[in-house]
Amino acid sequence: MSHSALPKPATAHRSRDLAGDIRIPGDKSISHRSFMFGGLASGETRITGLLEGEDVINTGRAMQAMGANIRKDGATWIIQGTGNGCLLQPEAPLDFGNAGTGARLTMGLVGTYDMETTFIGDASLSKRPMGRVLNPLREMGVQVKAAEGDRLPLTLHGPKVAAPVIYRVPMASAQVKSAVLLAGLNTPGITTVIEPVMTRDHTEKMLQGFGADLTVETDREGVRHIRIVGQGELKGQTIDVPGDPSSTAFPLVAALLVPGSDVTIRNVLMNPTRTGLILTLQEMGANIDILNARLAGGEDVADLRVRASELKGVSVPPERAPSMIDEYPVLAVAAAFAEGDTVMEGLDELRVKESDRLSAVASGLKANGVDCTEGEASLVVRGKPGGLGLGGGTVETHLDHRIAMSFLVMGFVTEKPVTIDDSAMIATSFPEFMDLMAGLGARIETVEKVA
Ligand SMILES: O=C(O)C1=C[C@@H](OP(=O)(O)O)[C@@H](O)[C@H](O)C1
Ligand SMILES: C=C(OP(=O)(O)O)C(=O)O
Repeated sequence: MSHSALPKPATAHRSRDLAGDIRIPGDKSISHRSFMFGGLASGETRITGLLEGEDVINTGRAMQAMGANIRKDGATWIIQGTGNGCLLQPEAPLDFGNAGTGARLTMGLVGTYDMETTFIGDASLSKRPMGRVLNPLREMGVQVKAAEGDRLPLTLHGPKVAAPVIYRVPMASAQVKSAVLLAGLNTPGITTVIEPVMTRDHTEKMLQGFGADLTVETDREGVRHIRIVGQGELKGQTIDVPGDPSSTAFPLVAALLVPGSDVTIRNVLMNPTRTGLILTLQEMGANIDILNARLAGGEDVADLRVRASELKGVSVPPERAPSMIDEYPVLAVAAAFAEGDTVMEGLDELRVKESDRLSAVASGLKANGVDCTEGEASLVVRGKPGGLGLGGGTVETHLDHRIAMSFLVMGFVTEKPVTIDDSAMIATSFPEFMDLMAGLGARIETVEKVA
């Protein structure tokens, strides 16, 4: 679904004593993959805890358009998949709305099929680079008809028989890694992805769970070699999606910053490829207790008790970026209230997200009186504990849900309120955000614009 609704501005006000015990909706990365792999596997897949955000729902619609049967019974999503290699040509363009993950992974999934598939998305997705996925697909024999600069809208047509490749991922991107592995599912022989910098490993783990012949070997330099044998059978699975650590970041940072807060967040995915923010906040002095750490469905999961804390600035090592890539906007907000400077480096990938997040964050901070410096791939934030004098600005969100939520969190702490120009995109990843934050005691108001 591409977003055509009118913008919905929102204003966050200084709040006190956030308190409560909450459960975060399902992880977005795992939810996309649950719909994709369930839709492709033979037999039945049952999913609980799925994130019902717009991004994931669009992936479900795409899988339906290619032959998967998807329905919901109570809280359980039930999928009858097509069987590996048996996706059908969709009758209409597949609309991925705002979702890079949905679009790029599906390009891998269907690109090698001898059929035409057209991909479209909203204004944000249509600006994002797709060449990073199209280039390896071209090597496998896929024909691409794309708008200027390998952007959406684009159409893929696979060869009669795709050629396996050995592909070294040139940037730290789980989406690129995943697209090539998924293309390998419909390719005879062994497709190899070489991953010099480890990124989230949900595709590898989940494909193994669905029965794919996939192996991972880490060489002496720490480089991962992921091999998948194509054209094997995938079998339907039962999946319980854990809570999203990227969504958790918003109530977590809010609880750290709003004086007197004490919030418990349940069932959070603690896969080490996703926990860079928690580590960084702990280094800044955050009071986060990791409780009831356990394994659920092959993933590390825990409950987090978060109490208001006085933070100090730190240097975040660039090699940590992949494990907290979507959390930099809200980390920058935390840094705005820390004692001293916080230095963030290795942020090149932030420029190609739903917005240019590096510039959107720096502009939003400056609009609210925070002293910061934006480099080509870095950000330095000079914090002001207590937030006195800060706020009062309006932030341009550029169709980016994480910019929207990050600056609402900021407004719970600043002396003057913070307004965002549009809160509509929050529904792509965290539809419950407003109600959940209000339930903790945060003060937000939204304004519906009338046409
Ligand atoms: O594979 C995934 O599910 C994702 C990978 C990351 O993107 P990149 O692969 O572009 O880093 C991340 O930013 C995105 O939110 C989800
Ligand atoms: C980058 C993100 O998602 P995507 O790439 O799927 O649009 C995100 O959710 O922050």
